[in-house]
Amino acid sequence: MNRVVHPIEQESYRRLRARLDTSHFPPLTRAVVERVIHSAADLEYADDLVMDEGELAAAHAALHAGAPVVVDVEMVAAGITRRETVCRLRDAVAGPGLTRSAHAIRLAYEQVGPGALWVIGNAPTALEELLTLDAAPALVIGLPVGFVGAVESKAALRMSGLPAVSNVSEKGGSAVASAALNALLYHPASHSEENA
Ligand SMILES: C/C1=C2N=C(/C=C3N=C(/C(C)=C4\N[C@@](C)([C@@H]5N=C1[C@](C)(CCC(=O)O)[C@H]5CC(=O)O)[C@@](C)(CC(=O)O)[C@@H]4CCC(=O)O)[C@@](C)(CC(=O)O)[C@@H]\3CCC(=O)O)C(C)(C)[C@@H]/2CCC(=O)O
Repeated sequence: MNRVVHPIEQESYRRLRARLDTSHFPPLTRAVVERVIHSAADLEYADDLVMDEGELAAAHAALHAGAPVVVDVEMVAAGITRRETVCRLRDAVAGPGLTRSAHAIRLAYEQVGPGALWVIGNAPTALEELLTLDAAPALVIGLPVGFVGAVESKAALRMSGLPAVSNVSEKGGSAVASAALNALLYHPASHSEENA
């Protein structure tokens, strides 16, 4: 995607790279790590994020071939400005042992089926629900935040063997999850080293 980069964003990347050497990361990993750090102004993500370059390459191809993008909450959707997303939270209802976020994931899977990219930035229960489905995702960006369930749900994602971007700590959130997806959206299909 050809994108005009705002001067403030250019300056943000310049300062980020002055404080942190990211040149050892492979191209798509570097793009994701840098955009997450850029969105959160938090350099600790460099040692916290977990992903695999081969999985990112396959997901990048699927994304640019038009695979659907599903998000857990509207806040994540709001951060993804250059691609339509599916969010079923407004149609979802909480029930006994079921959050609205988890129900929204079930509804989204009924809508899109297998092969989608899933972006979970808020609700640990949404990520847990996704792991119970046979969703065959192109990628799960699992970066829910919080003290209750976030760490555990992200560990379960890593254990699942699904292609994933996650992190080890309690950190995360809608903005960083959107940023991780945006990194793949903005990165050129040719996998050039230029990513800011
Ligand atoms: C337990 C929940 C947590 N929410 C967090 C942080 C934020 N949530 C915001 C907002 C506006 C929303 N959160 C809901 C997803 C709501 N949050 C929950 C649930 C109660 C359960 C989710 C779970 O445990 O997996 C969840 C309600 C549900 O039934 O699913 C939201 C749907 C609530 C609502 O408005 O009905 C709503 C999402 C709106 C949308 O974007 O579509 C916050 C902005 C704070 C706020 O509530 O005002 C904030 C945003 C953080 C972010 O970056 O995304 C936590 C901290 C993640 C917390 C999970 C665990 C914990 O440690 O407490």
